[in-house]
Amino acid sequence: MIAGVHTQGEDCIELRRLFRYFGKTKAVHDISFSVARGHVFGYIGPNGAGKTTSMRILSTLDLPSFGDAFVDGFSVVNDPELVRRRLGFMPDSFGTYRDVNCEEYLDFFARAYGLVGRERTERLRWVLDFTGTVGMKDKPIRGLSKGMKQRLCLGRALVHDPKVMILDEPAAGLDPRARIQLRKMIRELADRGKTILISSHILTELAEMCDSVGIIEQGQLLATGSVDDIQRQRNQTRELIVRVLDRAEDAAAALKIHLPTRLAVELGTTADGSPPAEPGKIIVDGELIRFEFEGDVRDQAELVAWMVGQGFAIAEVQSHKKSLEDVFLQVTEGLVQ
Ligand SMILES: Nc1ncnc2c1ncn2[C@@H]1O[C@H](COP(=O)(O)OP(=O)(O)OP(=O)(O)O)[C@@H](O)[C@H]1O
Repeated sequence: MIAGVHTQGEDCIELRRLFRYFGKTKAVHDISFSVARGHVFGYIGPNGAGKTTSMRILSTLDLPSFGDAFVDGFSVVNDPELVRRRLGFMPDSFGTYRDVNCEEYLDFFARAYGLVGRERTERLRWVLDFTGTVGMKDKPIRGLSKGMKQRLCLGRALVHDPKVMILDEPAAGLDPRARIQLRKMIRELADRGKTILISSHILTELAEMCDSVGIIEQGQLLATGSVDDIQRQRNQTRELIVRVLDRAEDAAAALKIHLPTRLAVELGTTADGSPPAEPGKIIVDGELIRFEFEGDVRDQAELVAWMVGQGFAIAEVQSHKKSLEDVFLQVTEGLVQ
């Protein structure tokens, strides 16, 4: 066993009762969570929530006031050197390397990590290829677009083939195409076994690429788990939209009696373009019946079978889960900044 290794389990990132105070500011206040090997964890919070502070501690650029964090089992407090070798950090700002070209930039970091000879050449070639920057390698950094700079910055974090990657707002300022490309690269890195912690304000972006998320506000972790877990923890419902070929009002009235605990208590009717169903309402909109439903997929199947048994001709059923954005708004609601 290697001296200093704290955990041998499947968790590759662990924050354990982490605190960081700046004077009276509680930037990070008693945060604990872990990220399993090969998973992507989304760290979500508004401005000033404490994301960058936690990421800087994980990356050994700052120390906690109390508590500890572990990367691949090594403590950021006791074994920062060992942590650095296993970790690639992509900061939220690029830094001042305007006059070097892309290849020189990556080469500088490869040398800083002690890569030599053929290993360095091959690694640089792989990074340029993976990040799609081969065609840019001779270009000075000052001439690069924001998207290309972000790719290069990701390349820099990858140059020593780290097990863990910490990406601070990598999608900020990117156009939609560049965001999609970045998302693909991050998923591919996770599929290759890298453990990734990524922060963002772009919540819907994270929903698609993350295995789990943590929602942080005012230095405190308010919720953690998969988006589905958090929805369940918050006892959230889904919206069901049922299209019936006729007698929509009758179907809604029957539903109201059949499922009193699972859905609405009040019947409402809206015109076209109406907002989503509010909790506690069944909305009839032409052929569509919309309502919030607390059951799981089996309950949903039973409900559809029951409606068919009642003689209603169901043409279509859609189930809409709450988006990560909805979850975020619900979880952070009520905390004064
Ligand atoms: N070096 C510092 N000195 C004093 N206060 C700091 C320092 N670094 C961060 N803070 C404060 O700690 C709190 C958390 O900041 P942090 O940068 O971690 O938030 P964040 O979630 O990354 O925000 P953003 O999304 O805006 O980057 C803020 O109130 C910030 O002003």
